[in-house]
Amino acid sequence: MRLHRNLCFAVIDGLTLIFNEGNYADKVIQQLLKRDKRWGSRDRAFVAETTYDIVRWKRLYAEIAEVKEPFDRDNLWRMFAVWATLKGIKLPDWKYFEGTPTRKIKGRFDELSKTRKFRESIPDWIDIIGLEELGEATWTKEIAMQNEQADVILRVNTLKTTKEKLQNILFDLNIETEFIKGYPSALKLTERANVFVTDAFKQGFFEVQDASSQLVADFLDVKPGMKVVDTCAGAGGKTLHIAALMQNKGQVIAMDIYESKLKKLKIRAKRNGVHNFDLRVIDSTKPIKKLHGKADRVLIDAPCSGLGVLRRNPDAKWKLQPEFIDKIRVTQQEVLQQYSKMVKPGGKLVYATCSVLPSENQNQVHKFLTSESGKEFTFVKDKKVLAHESGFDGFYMALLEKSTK
Ligand SMILES: C[S@@+](CC[C@H](N)C(=O)[O-])C[C@H]1O[C@@H](n2cnc3c(N)ncnc32)[C@H](O)[C@@H]1O
Repeated sequence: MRLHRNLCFAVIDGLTLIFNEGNYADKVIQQLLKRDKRWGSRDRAFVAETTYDIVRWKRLYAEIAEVKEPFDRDNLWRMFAVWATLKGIKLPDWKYFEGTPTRKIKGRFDELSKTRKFRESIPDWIDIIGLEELGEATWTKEIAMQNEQADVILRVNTLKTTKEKLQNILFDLNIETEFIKGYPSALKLTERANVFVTDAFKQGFFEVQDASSQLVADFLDVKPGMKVVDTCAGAGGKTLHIAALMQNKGQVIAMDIYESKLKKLKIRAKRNGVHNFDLRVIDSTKPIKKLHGKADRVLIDAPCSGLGVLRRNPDAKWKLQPEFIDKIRVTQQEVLQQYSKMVKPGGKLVYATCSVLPSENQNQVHKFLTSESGKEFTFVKDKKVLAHESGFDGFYMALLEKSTK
């Protein structure tokens, strides 16, 4: 591979914004990709993937390059040189790479790779929490997988098309996909491609949604005609799936504390041809109380650490703080306690997270079930999805049923 100066500059600019200004990697990359209209798909892929790679391996590369935060541009070029060297890319004779100690880089890499927190490039506290909660063997495999690049998975919108038809449409655009056994609405891209520019996307034939995330709506066991409340709907990834499973019949009430997210949901619902939904901002306890005992199904896709989806959000490793996880565990129990009240007798509740930590998952469900408001519920089943076992995002989902009295 030959390095192109303007693309490498874009990467360094992006890293400055992500590491030093605290900007979100996905937003920064979106902006970077708009920089030069002449860039082809390979150029764009280089900028996006290299930036993500260096974000993902920040701690390891900084250790190897012997640089410390806040990084100046020279530091970032040194980290870039580490990335290129470890990838086996020949460094051009630019001034930024003068005196790069290629052999030393490889030696430091081998040495640091003996220690998990350096090898997997994670803060000490994440390594400690993962070890405590999952145990040595599982954590070692899981965090390694969380550092792999995630596949692009589509969820076919069955309100508008079928998996087979969409596969053919994409094939004609040179986008090859395959079915995934056990995931009825999923298509996996065999090679990364920008699917958002296709007409098929604009017409709402699919959404990009990881395979594990697609399991949640199925778990909720919805039927056409039901009243379903999606309590932490965000921009509606799962709301849209639920609506499709309900064949647009019945009602899905999508709630969130942020109106801005629900506005995005509205746009996506229009594209998806979803009509059976209502949006409610949770700005007091009122919208919840109004629905007490009314819903056939309630989904709590709870806010969480996101420690199951680091493949997609590698900068979360650096943004996340232990205090945030402590806080979010409290919120998780609160939403379980409060939102479960919306389930009607005989109805069902799913609690889900995109975390792999038992303290955010089964422990929360156990705590709820042994509390006063949990007494009316029985545990039906749960699913602990680890990325290294499934090949997809880390997720948790539990199905509970409310007694008929
Ligand atoms: C895991 S995300 C939801 C993702 C979304 N369900 C999807 O499938 O795209 C969790 C959501 O919970 C929302 N949230 C945080 N605290 C909340 C609360 N107390 N009540 C309701 N929603 C909350 C966040 O704004 C965020 O959108």
